[in-house]
Amino acid sequence: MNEARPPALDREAAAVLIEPLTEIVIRAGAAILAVNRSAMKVDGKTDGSPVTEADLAADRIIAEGLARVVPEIPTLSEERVQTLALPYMESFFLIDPLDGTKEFVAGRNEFTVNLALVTQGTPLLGIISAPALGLIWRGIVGRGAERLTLGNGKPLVEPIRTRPCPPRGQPWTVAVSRSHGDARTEAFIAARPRAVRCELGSAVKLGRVAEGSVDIYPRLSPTSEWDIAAGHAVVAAAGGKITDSTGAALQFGTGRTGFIVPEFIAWGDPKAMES
Ligand SMILES: Nc1ncnc2c1ncn2[C@@H]1O[C@H](COP(=O)(O)O)[C@@H](OP(=O)(O)O)[C@H]1O
Ligand SMILES: [Mg+2]
Repeated sequence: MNEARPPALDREAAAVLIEPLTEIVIRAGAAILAVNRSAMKVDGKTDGSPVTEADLAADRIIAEGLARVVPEIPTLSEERVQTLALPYMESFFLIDPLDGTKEFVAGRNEFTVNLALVTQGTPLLGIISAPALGLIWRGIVGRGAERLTLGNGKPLVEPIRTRPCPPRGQPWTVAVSRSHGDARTEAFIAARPRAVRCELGSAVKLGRVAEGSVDIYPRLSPTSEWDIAAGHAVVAAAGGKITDSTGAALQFGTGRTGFIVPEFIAWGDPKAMES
């Protein structure tokens, strides 16, 4: 018997979806902002990371929204990993409903809603929303990226591009995690003197690479596929590249143990990989 396989969505299909997907992400962000952080309950997950009612509310809105807009495409969310049947070789949505939960719990504003459309193991479309900053970075690989600034009326939409990396020895700006430091990342930064460090929480770091306000974001310690899939698409759409430390491409949804990404480097300027 032939089982119906979910379709592989291409760039044109992604372009049709980007507005309704952005709307879903904006609604998820509003639900997060509606949670009273000083009164909410914070639970621990099995991996030791926190989860709150805001993570779950955002996850619910995204799941319902995707089921309405694109019911034929499978979804994988940080909060629902147990519902999976890997590998997904066609298209699927990869979601982190609240990335930077530690920042959120600590009362800081650097947390994001991340939504990626992955086709054949590579993120094709990405949306990173930072609701407390009123910013959204989004893009489709091969079609460009943009930053939306949300206000009371229509959002301000600006095209974005990564920037050329300064030559070695000149000051360069490196995004680093506010909450998760590690020795390998520090050694990478120390090997290129005159770094200006920019400490940020969540996938805001990948948004800043994509818009060209930082040069690079090395993370030579583990994260998960849902932490970086949306940013992977936005950075690539804006002219950058994400690789492992050998320069090899990353794969998503192919059944890696626990969806762990052992390391990555987000290069604003892919030419900087050669220096
Ligand atoms: N050892 C580890 N393994 C997997 N993911 C990790 C990790 N340490 C941190 N992370 C992930 O990194 C994200 C936070 O990154 P940052 O420090 O840049 O803000 C967290 O996402 P969540 O907040 O969605 O759980 C967390 O899951
Ligand atoms: Mg995360």
